[in-house]
Amino acid sequence: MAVQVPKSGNGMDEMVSSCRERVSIHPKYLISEEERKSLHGVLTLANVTTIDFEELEGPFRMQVIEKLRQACKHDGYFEVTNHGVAEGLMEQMMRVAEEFFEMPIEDRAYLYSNDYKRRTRVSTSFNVGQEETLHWRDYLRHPCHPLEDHIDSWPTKPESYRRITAEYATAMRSLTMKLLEVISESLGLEKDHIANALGKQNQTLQINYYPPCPNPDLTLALGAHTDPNCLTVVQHDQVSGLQIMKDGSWFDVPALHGAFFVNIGDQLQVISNGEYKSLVHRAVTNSKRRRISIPSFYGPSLDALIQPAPLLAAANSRSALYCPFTYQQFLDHFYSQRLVTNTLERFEISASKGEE
Ligand SMILES: O=C(O)CCC(=O)C(=O)O
Ligand SMILES: [Fe+2]
Repeated sequence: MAVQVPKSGNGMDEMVSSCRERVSIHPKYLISEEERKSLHGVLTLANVTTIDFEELEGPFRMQVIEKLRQACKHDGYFEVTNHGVAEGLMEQMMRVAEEFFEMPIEDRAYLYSNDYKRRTRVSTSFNVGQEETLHWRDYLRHPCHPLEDHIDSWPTKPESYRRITAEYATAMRSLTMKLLEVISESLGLEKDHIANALGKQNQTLQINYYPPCPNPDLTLALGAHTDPNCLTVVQHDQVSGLQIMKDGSWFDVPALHGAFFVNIGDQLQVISNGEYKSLVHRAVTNSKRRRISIPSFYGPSLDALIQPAPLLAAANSRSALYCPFTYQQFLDHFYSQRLVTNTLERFEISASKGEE
């Protein structure tokens, strides 16, 4: 029986997708006692707020925006249906994502890098250099906008990858821009406030690939974290594995069909001056089926100066909770550590400072 041994090399040995047969895992994947306990007694979410995009065009627009506001304020996530991204395109994207991780490892290892500044890369876990415990995940990520600036850096195989992903990324960008508009409106801001606050903006597509794991009780597919970007719009396959933290407990998110799961990231928490909360979430492994998720991360360009919307930080009772920072400063901090849930603390204005 092969043993999965993480080494530092060209990725051929490090990636969890490199072993096709069931393997016993290296101790570097074993989570703490406390995390093991947290895998038990997980509840299933009874209902996830669904935002029907078509309804936003109709007579109930204001009610839908209010529903969205409640979900962003109290949950940090919602589902979106009738979103305008063709189901056939979603399926094609999922299929090519699977093909990418199931083709011979040599065909993707050339993209392997643990350097977060390399924007198109394949990697494993989260931030291999900084982590004591590794996550049972491989991933591909690359920027998508503007397409012509980035498409040449994307994988060359499978042969249909660039064509399908270009179409998918374009559709995801248009959905996300609409989402940012209604989220701005739900905060009482100008429609284009959030999009403008992100400077030249960044759209990154990621494919997470979680092979079956022989020890699901001892490992995590991806540890608890909040997303560093502004808004994440995820396509899931039919294998569940995403869990969210709500009122101090972990909940399974049921697999969705045809809908996208949307969650708030750290930058939206800042722009909304804490009104909307970045979602704490994680992914768990299973021993039977590989799982794939495809998040589209939407966030600021590196030079964008992020700060609470002046309108939301104006009232005395709600002065600015965060000091201004560039997204580059934020990301340098985010990647200087293992995956955590409190990256934003570094940028908080403490209660006493706020009163000065
Ligand atoms: O696989 C999932 O459902 C979660 C992925 C995730 O949280 C991430 O890539 O940031
Ligand atoms: Fe995430």
